[in-house]
Amino acid sequence: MRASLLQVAVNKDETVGSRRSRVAGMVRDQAGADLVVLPELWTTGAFAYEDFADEAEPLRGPTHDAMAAAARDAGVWLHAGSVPERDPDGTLYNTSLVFSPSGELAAVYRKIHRFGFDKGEAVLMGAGDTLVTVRLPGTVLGVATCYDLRFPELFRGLVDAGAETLVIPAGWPERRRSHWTLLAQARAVENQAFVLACGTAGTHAGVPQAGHSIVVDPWGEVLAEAGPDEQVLTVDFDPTTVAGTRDRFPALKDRVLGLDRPTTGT
Ligand SMILES: NC(=O)CCC(=O)C(=O)O
Repeated sequence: MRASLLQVAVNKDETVGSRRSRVAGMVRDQAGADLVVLPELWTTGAFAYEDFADEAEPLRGPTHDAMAAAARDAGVWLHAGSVPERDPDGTLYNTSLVFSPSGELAAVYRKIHRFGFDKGEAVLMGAGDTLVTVRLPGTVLGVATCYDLRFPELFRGLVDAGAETLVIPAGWPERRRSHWTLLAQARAVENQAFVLACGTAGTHAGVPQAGHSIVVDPWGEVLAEAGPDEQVLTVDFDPTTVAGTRDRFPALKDRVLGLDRPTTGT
């Protein structure tokens, strides 16, 4: 399986409309890949909180339409990263869209763990509450978004639902790049799954982005890693090695579920 991660630069000097057209062209250039992955909130920038409300779109808004057409033209599965979505009830969500090679919307994932603690995304957006997997020919994707990477229980849920390839669009900042790499490898090793983690480049809202999109195999080995700038990271991987790894080193079968709370010492 060939995957291309498009590590898009998100800078303030480019309008959302221009970036949308440019990224659609980048997706079209990936004809021949099986799967193309975009980052989190690449229209606005994940930290451009002040733009979320103005740039929010309905689910089937301009980014949906542009990415559906690009996926169809390229004939690829497209994880189009996420957009600020405005639900008909007015609530904003950080919503990922996955398209089939015919341009059909195959899956929608609203980010469950919102970043910012008591500000930013955490207060401006609603939280999703549903795990999402997507069956592709040859593998099952489990999808998560950026800050979700810090919550291993979410990924265990995806594995329990059949996920073999974990796809994580992000807008991860440079100052926590070491966490990004470490957590991507940890999620791959503990879940014996491929991890495809696609970040942004550039600087928006004064936050330099880490770039360094990364693909990790089920043994935790880094198959490919981008640099800091805009880049297309293309990797060939064999999803059947997930089953082989899980058979040869069956740690997932040794899980002990439903542990009691710890007792306190006397
Ligand atoms: N957009 C995000 O979710 C940022 C996450 C982040 O910066 C971190 O977990 O650190």
